[in-house]
This record gives sequence, C-alpha cells and structure tokens, in this order.
Amino acid sequence: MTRAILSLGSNLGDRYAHLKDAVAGLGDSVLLTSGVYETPPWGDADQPAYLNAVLLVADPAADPAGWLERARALERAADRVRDPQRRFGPRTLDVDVIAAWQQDGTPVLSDDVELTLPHPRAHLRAFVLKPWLDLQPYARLPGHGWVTDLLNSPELTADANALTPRPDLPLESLE
Ligand SMILES: Nc1ncnc2c1ncn2[C@@H]1O[C@H](COP(=O)(O)OP(=O)(O)OP(=O)(O)O)[C@@H](O)[C@H]1O
Ligand SMILES: Nc1nc2c(c(=O)[nH]1)N=C(CO)CN2
Repeated sequence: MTRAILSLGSNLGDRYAHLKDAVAGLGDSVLLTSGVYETPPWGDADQPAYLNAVLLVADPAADPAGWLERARALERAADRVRDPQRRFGPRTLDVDVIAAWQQDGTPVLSDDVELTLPHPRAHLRAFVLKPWLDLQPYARLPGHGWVTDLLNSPELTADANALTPRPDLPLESLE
C-alpha cells in the first residue's frame, strides 16, 4: 500500500507549529499539502478554534497500519493528551487516516475499530473535505462518492461557510 489522505488538526498551544512539525515529520512521503483553514470546533463546541489541513502521502513501505502508527507518533511528539471524558475535545495535534489506496488504486476498506477506513466521520466534516478538495478537485471518498458533492450537501453548508482560509500560514514550503 502506498497512498493515503491524512487530516491534521490542532487547537491547543502553537497550532501552526504543530501542523508544520507534522508535515516535517512525514518527510518525503508528503506529496501534496492543502491550505490551512481556521475552523470552528466540531462535535464539542466548548473549545478553541482549530487549524486544519489535509495531506496526500505516499510510501511504498507503508501499509494502512503503518500510516496509523506514523499518525500516533506525530501526536505523541506534540504531547497530545487524551481526555477520556471528552471524545471530541481539544488537542495539540490530531492526525487521522481519512482514506488509503493500494498501489493499483483500489481503496482500502476496514471496519477494524483500531483503524476504520475510510475514517467513519470524514464525510461529516467540512474541515476535512474542503482542504482535501484543494489537493484533488476530483477526489472520491470511498463508499461516499465525490468529495465536492459531500461538501455541497445541505447538511454541510453552514460548516463549509464557517471555514476561514489562512494563506498566511503556508505548509507547502516545508515539503
Ligand atoms: N481512520 C482512522 N484514523 C485515525 N484513528 C482511527 C481511525 N480508525 C480508527 N481509529 C482509532 O480511533 C481511536 C481514537 O482516535 P483519536 O483519539 O484520534 O480520536 P478522535 O480524534 O478524538 O476522534 P476522531 O477519530 O473522530 O477524529 C484510536 O485508537 C484509533 O486507533
Ligand atoms: N474544527 C474541528 N473540530 C474538531 C476537530 C478538528 O480537527 N477540527 N477534531 C476533533 C477531534 O475528533 C473534534 N472537532
């Protein structure tokens, strides 16, 4: 397996530094970086705004579990603390594996709770779908269809309109 879409989110500490460190930590496996967006908290309103971005990564040496391991290592490096009382609560860095594809382009499907693919809430999150479209205007979320259709659905209109592009916080130059 070689290819995956990863989402990055941060709403504690130096948010931009956490995103930059994650991109740097992934090194040469990063093929494309989205723009950074300032986004209102989703799922748990009582917390600061997030910075979110999405990456296309590729590595012949990485299987799906390998991407999750790298995601967790990046979260540990950012001193991420999990609060069991707040599932969608604040964090220094969240790295989720949104979807993954085999070498031949076949999507990886998994209902393992440790690594569910595609990510079970990706289709509900404008903060994932909008940056993903920056990278791939014709992206499809396996099992859910075109990313542009998901983002333009009435359920996501308010969330999509609430995203603020942050062109002052580039990630590209760090690839
Ligand atoms: N596609 C995936 N990407 C990342 N983690 C996943 C995925 N599928 C399952 N998990 C599991 O989800 C568990 C919780 O992860 P985490 O604490 O990052 O969740 P969260 O960020 O609070 O919520 P969410 O996953 O909705 O963003 C982890 O133990 C991880 O193994
Ligand atoms: N805007 C936004 N909201 C969130 C985010 C995130 O990355 N961005 N991550 C969460 C963790 O599950 C919960 N809520």
